[in-house]
Amino acid sequence: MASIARSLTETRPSAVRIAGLRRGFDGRAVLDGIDLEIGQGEFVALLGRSGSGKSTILRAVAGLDADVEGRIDVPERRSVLFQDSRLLPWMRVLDNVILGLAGTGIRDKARHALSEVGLADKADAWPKTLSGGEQQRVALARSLARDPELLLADEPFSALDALTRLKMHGLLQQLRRRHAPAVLFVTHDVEEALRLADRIAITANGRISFDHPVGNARSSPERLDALRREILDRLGVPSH
Ligand SMILES: Nc1ncnc2c1ncn2[C@@H]1O[C@H](COP(=O)(O)OP(=O)(O)OP(=O)(O)O)[C@@H](O)[C@H]1O
Repeated sequence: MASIARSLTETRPSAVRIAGLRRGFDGRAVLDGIDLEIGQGEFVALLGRSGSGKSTILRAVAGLDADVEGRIDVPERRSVLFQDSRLLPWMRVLDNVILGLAGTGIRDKARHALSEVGLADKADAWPKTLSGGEQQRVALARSLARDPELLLADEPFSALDALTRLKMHGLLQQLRRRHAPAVLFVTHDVEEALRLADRIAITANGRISFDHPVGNARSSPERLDALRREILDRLGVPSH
């Protein structure tokens, strides 16, 4: 199975190459040799039991953890989306999106990004006047305004209600078609991973224990169900 996943990434140039990634805390190895490649424009969902090191991988790839060993090749233009929007409450929505942008025309870029997430009319609003879903849409706009080659997301929709989450999935897929960043998306939600990802990887015992493409499975309910069962089984969740 790993070879199928590998051949898929080989068809496009890599955006991310992680090799032999190691990280320990208090003498305990949390990451014990993570190898993972993500092709340009490819969406990889990272699943795994709680505490298996998903966020640690994401933080390392984002460049937020200096104490990792191993090799990480990533593009310079990358954005990170967290579970909470991390908007600055003392800045209006537009200024939050502008934050971190550089160069000319940043106001226009930020306004455009807000219109892409359907929030052009909220540019002058304060973050606290927005719903949770709207705040996450602003965070998405802020991420995409930088036109990242890599989008890193750590359970970005898990705090939203089911309907809003579904809407966010639609929006993300739409924006993905337009911006085509590579995506590394940490989630607990198997259905979310099956819906959004090109590939699903699972972390266990400090390694990637499973790495499988989703694309073909989505065209057949039986194959999708088989993949769902295999993933749930690997996560230790009874599937029926
Ligand atoms: N700064 C830290 N100091 C000490 N231990 C840490 C630190 N960060 C993470 N860990 C430990 O590393 C392990 C992996 O944590 P991580 O947050 O990467 O897991 P996760 O798979 O993202 O979990 P979850 O699904 O619950 O969010 C956990 O046992 C955690 O306690």
